[in-house]
Amino acid sequence: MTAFTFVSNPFGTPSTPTTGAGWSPGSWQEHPAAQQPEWPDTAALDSVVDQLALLPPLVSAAESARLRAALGAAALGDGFLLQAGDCAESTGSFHADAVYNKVKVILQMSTVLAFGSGLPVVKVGRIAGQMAKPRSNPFEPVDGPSGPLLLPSYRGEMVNGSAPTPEARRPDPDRLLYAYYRSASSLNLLRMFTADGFATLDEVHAWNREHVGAAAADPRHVALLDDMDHVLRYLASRPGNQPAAPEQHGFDFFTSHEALILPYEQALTRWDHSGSAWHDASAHMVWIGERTRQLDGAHVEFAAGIDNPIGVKVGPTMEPDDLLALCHRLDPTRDPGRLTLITRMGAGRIREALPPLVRAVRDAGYPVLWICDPMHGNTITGSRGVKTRRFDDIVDELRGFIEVHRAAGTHPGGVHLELTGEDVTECLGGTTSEVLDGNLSDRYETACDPRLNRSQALELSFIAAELLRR
Ligand SMILES: O=C[C@H](O)[C@H](O)COP(=O)(O)O
Ligand SMILES: C=C(OP(=O)(O)O)C(=O)O
Ligand SMILES: [Mn+2]
Repeated sequence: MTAFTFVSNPFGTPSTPTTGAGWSPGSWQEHPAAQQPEWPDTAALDSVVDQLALLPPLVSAAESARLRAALGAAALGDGFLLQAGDCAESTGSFHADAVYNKVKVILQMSTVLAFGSGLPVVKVGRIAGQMAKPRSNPFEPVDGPSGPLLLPSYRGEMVNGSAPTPEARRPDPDRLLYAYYRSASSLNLLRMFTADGFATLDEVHAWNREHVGAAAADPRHVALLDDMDHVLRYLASRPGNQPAAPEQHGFDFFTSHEALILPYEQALTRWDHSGSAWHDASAHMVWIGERTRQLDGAHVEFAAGIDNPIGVKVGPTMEPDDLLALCHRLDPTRDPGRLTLITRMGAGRIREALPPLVRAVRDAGYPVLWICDPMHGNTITGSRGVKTRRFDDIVDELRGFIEVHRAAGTHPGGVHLELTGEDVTECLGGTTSEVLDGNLSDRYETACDPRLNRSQALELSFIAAELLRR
């Protein structure tokens, strides 16, 4: 990749760098960068990056700092993170209804989780920027217009198109601009939803009642909602109390995505004068994926210098020493809220793979927030060759995660889910409306990995609430 210049931005640049010797928003270019597209036209890429660097930030450093404080409380045991959304945002995800339904289901889940855990739930979407995908293989077989073809893999709307043609699969730097504007439009809608009030707690509660009112709902989930009824009535009965919630008058809903395409993240990294730090203004929180977390790699170098809350995916091949080295690199001052470890082991492995990592981090004193991604270690191939996940495996990994943390005396601090507010058929199972292998093709709409549908997502929140309550 050719080097490009970091263009100064409307917020100005610092007179002296403060983020460690040699760090700059472009210093990642001196490190090997995994999973980057082979942009065919690097001059066009440079030009797009220059344009992006002059565009307004999408989120402010103060907002990211507010999220970092909330995650800090969660890391110390006083909060629970619900991070959720599409695997890959694509056309359908940008529609107003899709954004609305996603926020709605996340809010519904958060009230159930808050009640179960007795903790404030921090809501973070995989939204308004989640448009770049690392892939297991650079090429994938597809059904082309005249038979099977081997084409470069689809890498998300920020990079190339999903259509089964060589033209669509060619990385196009203009897509970085497209991703920016798409993010801005989703974010604008999110800000509308969250500023003026989306729903009262009573309304969210009524939506949850609709869900458990459906046939086959678990009686324990009905009982949990009955308990919530009592609490809400009690709260409403107290003098001066409204049966409302922050949801009525505005609430915090933060954005996040995998910081994969580094020219994009670099162009949106701005100097924050008030905090005297570099801030990646592409999202409140960004994370480093399982395939790009090499200690000396470009993604870790980039994340080390920005002051956003950072997530790192932790899969089954992670060794305790390597994890400690990552903690030291990304959170050298041991600041709660800075680092979230998102474990994704697989249901069959979590009970063996997670304990040594948790013990090592605990004993070394890093105040990380541990959250469970029960999706990415549980992907299987359905009978018609599509990727799917079993609801029961997802539940089992979450249960294992909580067990491991209980045994270690650490806080099981959140979940990271791929879900949608639509009634898709991408993951198998669930009891309120079970998806069977033969139904997977009914509404299989994901652009990358299989997501929980609305009903499966809600059901999972009830199960999690119950597990956390014990
Ligand atoms: O979302 C995560 C990854 O991009 C995805 O799981 C990779 O999928 P693949 O194995 O089909 O490339
Ligand atoms: C790519 C993803 O996950 P992982 O890096 O854990 O495989 C993802 O979260 O979509
Ligand atoms: Mn995914």
